[in-house]
Amino acid sequence: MKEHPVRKDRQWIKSVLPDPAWGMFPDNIGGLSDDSRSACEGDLFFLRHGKNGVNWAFLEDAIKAGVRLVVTDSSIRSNWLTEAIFHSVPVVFVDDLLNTMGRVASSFWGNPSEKMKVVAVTGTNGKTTSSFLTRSVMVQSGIPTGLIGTVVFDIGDEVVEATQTTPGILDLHRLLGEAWLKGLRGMSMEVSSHALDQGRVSGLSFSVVHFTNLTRDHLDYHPDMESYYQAKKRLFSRQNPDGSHPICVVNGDDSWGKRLISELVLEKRTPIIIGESQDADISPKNVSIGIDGIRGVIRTPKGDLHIESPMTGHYNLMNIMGVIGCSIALEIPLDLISRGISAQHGVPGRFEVIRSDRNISVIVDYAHTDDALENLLGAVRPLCKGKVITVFGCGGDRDRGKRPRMGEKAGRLSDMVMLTSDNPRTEDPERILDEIEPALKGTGTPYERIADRKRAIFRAISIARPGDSVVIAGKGHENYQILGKIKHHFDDREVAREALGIDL
Ligand SMILES: CC(=O)N[C@H]1[C@@H](OP(=O)(O)OP(=O)(O)OC[C@H]2O[C@@H](n3ccc(=O)[nH]c3=O)[C@H](O)[C@@H]2O)O[C@H](CO)[C@@H](O)[C@@H]1O[C@H](C)C(=O)N[C@@H](C)C(=O)N[C@H](CCC(=O)O)C(=O)O
Ligand SMILES: Nc1ncnc2c1ncn2[C@@H]1O[C@H](COP(=O)(O)OP(=O)(O)OP(=O)(O)O)[C@@H](O)[C@H]1O
Repeated sequence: MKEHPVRKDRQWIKSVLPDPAWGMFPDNIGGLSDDSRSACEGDLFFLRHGKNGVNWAFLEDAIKAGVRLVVTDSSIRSNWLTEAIFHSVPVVFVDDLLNTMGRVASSFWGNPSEKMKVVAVTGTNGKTTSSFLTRSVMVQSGIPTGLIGTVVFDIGDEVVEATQTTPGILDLHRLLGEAWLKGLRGMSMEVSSHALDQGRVSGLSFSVVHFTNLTRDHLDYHPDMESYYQAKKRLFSRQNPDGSHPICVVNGDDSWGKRLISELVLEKRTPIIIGESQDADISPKNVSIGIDGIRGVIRTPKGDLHIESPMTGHYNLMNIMGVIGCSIALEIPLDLISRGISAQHGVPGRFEVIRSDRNISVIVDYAHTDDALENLLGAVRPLCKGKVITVFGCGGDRDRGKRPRMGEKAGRLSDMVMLTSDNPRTEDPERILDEIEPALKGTGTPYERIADRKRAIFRAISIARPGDSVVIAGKGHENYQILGKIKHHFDDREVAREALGIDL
């Protein structure tokens, strides 16, 4: 049985759940699970609907694994109950399973998010960057803070590669619970639209929520931009379990951000607005963006704030201003905010420069939306003395609508393009390139089409001349490429070093 530091006896179970429809509460619960593959003896098992309904075999497997209590949705009543009775496992029915899961999981771990400062960021781009920066500021201000997002789940002495941007509801509560037990008092986390749509943050309490921007992405999952926006909006309209609302920080320069602000104001909420305009609560006063980073003065409601960051590009200025908003919401003094921003030297796979003695800049970046690609190439152009050579592709089994858009942006903003594969997944790599190519061709920019990503990177670096920049976009920190259903080891940074002749 899984060890749990907090005793979860019958009294506790009775306090969080209605009586079982059949059987009696067990004496104690060892852990929580909602997946038969990881269910353990002594667990409380949540039986959930999947996209194909309820799979009774999962329940059977969970019972075989020794789960002690089953909690499920009232709508799931069927002859499987006989199965549970046969195996003598008590069953509890609830009307809102996700809400119950959130409450039970939070309570199981001692309601960590209610005791910690939890800052959540959402938006199409900038979540990872903002979450790293926010953590840095929180740490500088003396709050030991963890990180949950696309790159890593970092809870003190335990840093694991992220499996998802926002983990499943039970993992999320567990990570917070373990973080609290390890002495962390803050968490900086990314919340994806998938997570919001699927209620993965149910039961969590947030101190501050931050909206970066919304541009086209994930329309393989959300039917349209309106649904995508509504999913994101949930983070701002939801209440914490105690009925309070988190403080909202919103990018007022983004058109969807503007809409969010007006809807929040109608709900009598007062978001902290960031943006270029002096009407924003947080705006640049005198800022320069150069090859060596961003420095200058930001206007804030608490006075002028000096910033000096090694990160570059206008979009990172927007990320920094959002993080300043979150930090002010947490009442962190300006000098510590400034220190935290300077201390964050970069984020893995985000504008990561591969240095060599070849006098060409190789930049690896996670940009995989047309907006991110446009911002990235816009940031590289003024820093580059020579030509901009862009290597990029688009993921398979994902939003196909962004393919021509990325092709057009790459062509229009580069001097040369290597059209290649991203993560083709189960799609034919050549068919993906077919869907990108016409828009790229339409820009008139020279390009080569090389589906093999390693060959494409080698080719781009081989044609680069001193002063040129090679931008390798799309995979950033990822150390794999998904071909079919298999993940193969692949790291743009390693391949670039190999092509540059740098010892690995
Ligand atoms: C499309 C999608 O988001 N699917 C999520 C969804 O899956 P689903 O509805 O199909 O559920 P299911 O797999 O049928 O399972 C239903 C229930 O049966 C359980 N189960 C399932 C299999 C089994 O053998 N035994 C078993 O008990 C499952 O644990 C679950 O409780 O619910 C599952 C349980 O929470 C998630 O793991 C799963 O995320 C998948 C794996 C995923 O990674 N989705 C991606 C698209 C995603 O969420 N991405 C965003 C980031 C996007 C970005 O910004 O790039 C993220 O936050 O990572
Ligand atoms: N505020 C921003 N606006 C537009 N583009 C941005 C912004 N911040 C970062 N980017 C670009 O988007 C890429 C991804 O950035 P980041 O990882 O911070 O975003 P993300 O929201 O976490 O992305 P994902 O959801 O795909 O993990 C960066 O590599 C950069 O090219």
